[in-house]
Amino acid sequence: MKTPEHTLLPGVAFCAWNDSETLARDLAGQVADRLRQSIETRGGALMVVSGGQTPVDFFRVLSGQALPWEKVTILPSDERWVPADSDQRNSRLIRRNLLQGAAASSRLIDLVETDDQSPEQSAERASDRLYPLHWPADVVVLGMGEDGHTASLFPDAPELAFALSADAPSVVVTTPPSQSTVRLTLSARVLSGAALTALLIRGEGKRVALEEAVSAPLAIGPMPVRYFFQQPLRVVWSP
Ligand SMILES: O=C1O[C@H](COP(=O)(O)O)[C@@H](O)[C@H](O)[C@H]1O
Repeated sequence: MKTPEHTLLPGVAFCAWNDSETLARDLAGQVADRLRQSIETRGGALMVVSGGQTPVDFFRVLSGQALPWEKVTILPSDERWVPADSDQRNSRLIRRNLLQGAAASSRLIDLVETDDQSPEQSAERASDRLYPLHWPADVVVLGMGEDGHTASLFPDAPELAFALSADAPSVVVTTPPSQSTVRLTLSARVLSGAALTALLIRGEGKRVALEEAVSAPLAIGPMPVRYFFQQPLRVVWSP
């Protein structure tokens, strides 16, 4: 560990690691413990994980954890509206890095299905698939961009206020002008309240962005990640 864990804001803990591998081992251990507890108490576990490049080491370590993976349901926090075989698909990254070995027996629910005709149809159908799941999720592992977006809750998305509202469906289409593709995102409502919520970030740029986010935690719009500072959150960082 590089720094002892300390509190950034009430309920928001921060821990910096020397390297991504050590961070991944620690976080994977905590996540696996939480999933195990849920499986023991209610027979299954629900985990939401971010896409992007940051969680790859974490996914590989987590996939090696001894768990009854067939009882674990996994959801991407968000998705890009791109063809199923595109490298930009978060679900593809999760399949390739997390659903490996024993973890291949877990169930991954895609936000986009091949016969969906539009992002809006994907969001509606995915919301229906998510409805019968056991909410809140047991574990949510979020990522963050240097602009303060998390999942596909982008500062410039016209749909941001709706996606953050209590009335939002489980899955919302977002169209941030800053991005090259239309996005689908779990709404803040369904990303909230997990027994363990972690924010996994790497690199100096994201550390600076985190400092900025923490400096004005109530102004959510300019940095949507701030929404998750209102609940217990464990922020983990490595270079
Ligand atoms: O667009 C996205 O960005 C964030 C961060 O991605 P990273 O590649 O910088 O780790 C990610 O958490 C989100 O799921 C993804 O769709």
